[in-house]
Amino acid sequence: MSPARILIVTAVTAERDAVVAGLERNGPSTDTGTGTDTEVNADTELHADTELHADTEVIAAGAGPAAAAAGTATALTSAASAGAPFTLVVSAGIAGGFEQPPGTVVVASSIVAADLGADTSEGFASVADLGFGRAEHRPPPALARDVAEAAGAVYGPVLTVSTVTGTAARARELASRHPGAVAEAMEGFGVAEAAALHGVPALEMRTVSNSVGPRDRAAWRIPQALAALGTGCAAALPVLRAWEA
Ligand SMILES: O=C(O)c1cccc(C(=O)CC[C@H]2O[C@@H](n3cnc4c(=O)[nH]cnc43)[C@H](O)[C@@H]2O)c1
Repeated sequence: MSPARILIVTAVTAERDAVVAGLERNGPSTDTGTGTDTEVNADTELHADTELHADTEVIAAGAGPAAAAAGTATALTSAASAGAPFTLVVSAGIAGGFEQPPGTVVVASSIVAADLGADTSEGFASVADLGFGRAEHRPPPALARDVAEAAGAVYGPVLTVSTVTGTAARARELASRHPGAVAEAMEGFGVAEAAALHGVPALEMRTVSNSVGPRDRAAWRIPQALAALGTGCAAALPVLRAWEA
């Protein structure tokens, strides 16, 4: 059995560096007994002259679903063209939490485009409601659950938004439209769309830096969330590497 080749997509370099630091810190424990040591390849630029011998690559593709989709698609195409395609993609980073305190790790049971659609007099209609697209991707459930368990994560829907929620009213609206949602971030759906185009499964792992609700940037606990992100990704890596479609 050959280990999965994993592409981890973050938005910003601070997230990418936190993931790489976590994976490197926990490197020895990531050996799954296949005789292959984990090598982590941190790409500094999407088109960097990347050596694709490593089984795990971590990129910072930019903030928002469009940058995430473009960066993910580019990385997947480059790897496939080089004869070493990725077999799993993970959207990773910090997030706003619905009821989850800072530092909580969350793993998506579904990756939901929460503001892609149309406003109507009857309320929001998603692209799926409108009949011209999909509004949700579902990661392989057994894998996502195993990853959540390994990382001690809360498991539930993670929303992708293009605008960070900044009021209590908007937070209530999203929560009522997506019961059980555990977090919102800005890239997961874009990463999953690109992965789906390549026929590669996608997961999303987030760590909570702030609450979804009234904007209070001073209350964001970014160092705590970044530390949890490294630890969570390191705990997940053996499960990811052992996965076979
Ligand atoms: O200022 C910093 O040092 C810093 C370090 C790491 C990350 C950041 C970001 O601003 C990341 C933006 C990224 O975070 C996600 N995010 C976090 N909280 C929320 C939220 O409440 N709603 C939506 N997205 C959130 C998102 O994926 C952004 O791309 C800054």
